[in-house]
Amino acid sequence: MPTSMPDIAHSADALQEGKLDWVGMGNIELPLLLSSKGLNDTPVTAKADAFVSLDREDAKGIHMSRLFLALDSLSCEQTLTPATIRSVLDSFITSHEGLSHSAKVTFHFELPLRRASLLSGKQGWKNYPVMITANLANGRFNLELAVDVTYSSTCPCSAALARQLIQNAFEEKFADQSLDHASVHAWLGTTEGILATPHSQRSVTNIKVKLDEHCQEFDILGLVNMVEDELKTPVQAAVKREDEQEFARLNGQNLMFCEDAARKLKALFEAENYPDYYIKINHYESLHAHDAVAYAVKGLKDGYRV
Ligand SMILES: Nc1nc2c(ncn2[C@@H]2O[C@H](COP(=O)(O)OP(=O)(O)OP(=O)(O)O)[C@@H](O)[C@H]2O)c(=O)[nH]1
Repeated sequence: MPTSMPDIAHSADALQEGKLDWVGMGNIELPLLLSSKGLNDTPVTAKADAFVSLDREDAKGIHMSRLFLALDSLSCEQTLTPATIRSVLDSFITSHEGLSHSAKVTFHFELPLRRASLLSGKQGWKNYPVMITANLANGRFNLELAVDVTYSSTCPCSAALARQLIQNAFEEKFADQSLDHASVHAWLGTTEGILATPHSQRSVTNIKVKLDEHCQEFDILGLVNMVEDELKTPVQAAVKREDEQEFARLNGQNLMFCEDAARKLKALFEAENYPDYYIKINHYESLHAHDAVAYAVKGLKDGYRV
């Protein structure tokens, strides 16, 4: 007569009694089919973190396989949408009847998006790090979308200092001469003329937006487009020389301290009326060995903190 297997999580007493905020698994490998506005359903390779609260003080443990198998069904049978995430969290809680009142899940993945070049009409892929976090507690569903957008920032102070050097060089070159249009024009096209350029650097904004709890559809493309249109100088995918020249113009016409970038996005997100938002600006300075950093949040009492 086969004996039944011991079920420690079910039968054993807790070594030490007490509630736990979250118990579960981290870094679960999970292929998903993402559904997001403006995109074909996109296969992504995600890492998932899955948790329930342990509210019964004398319970030995949760049932991890139940969380794992609920995520496996999401991966194999459904697309990733706000509704399917909510139903996964529902199943986390119902599969832990009497043990858990709350559940949360996080999906981290890279989303490949087709990006158009500035002028040449070419296209190329760019990957965007995305994190979707959801939790369900006492019937309240919270959903958050986080994305990183990489761009170029050119320093306004450095640009002013470079312009001064160019003016000084002009004085030196053409002092006490009648100005000949052609020779000035030629001089401006030389490194002797434009003898200084401002420093610019690759920069990343980490963005988190709280989505409405009745949100039906992710719009990751819309969020990325809105941020890149506002910053004007996202790093490029396909670049021909005409694109590179336009990129140089955009950098020259959109000089940005980290404060400027943060204020631009704060104003944008205020206008978009997100329930809450978090912005971190990282300028990985080419002038310094350290970064220039700025933060902005909506400032709600129970909202994002910096
Ligand atoms: N709760 C908990 N389980 C763990 C941990 N480490 C490993 N496990 C194992 O997770 C496995 C899955 O637990 P359960 O989901 O309860 O597995 P099960 O009893 O076969 O499934 P059910 O019949 O649905 O309860 C068990 O074999 C546990 O030993 C841990 O730190 N905490």
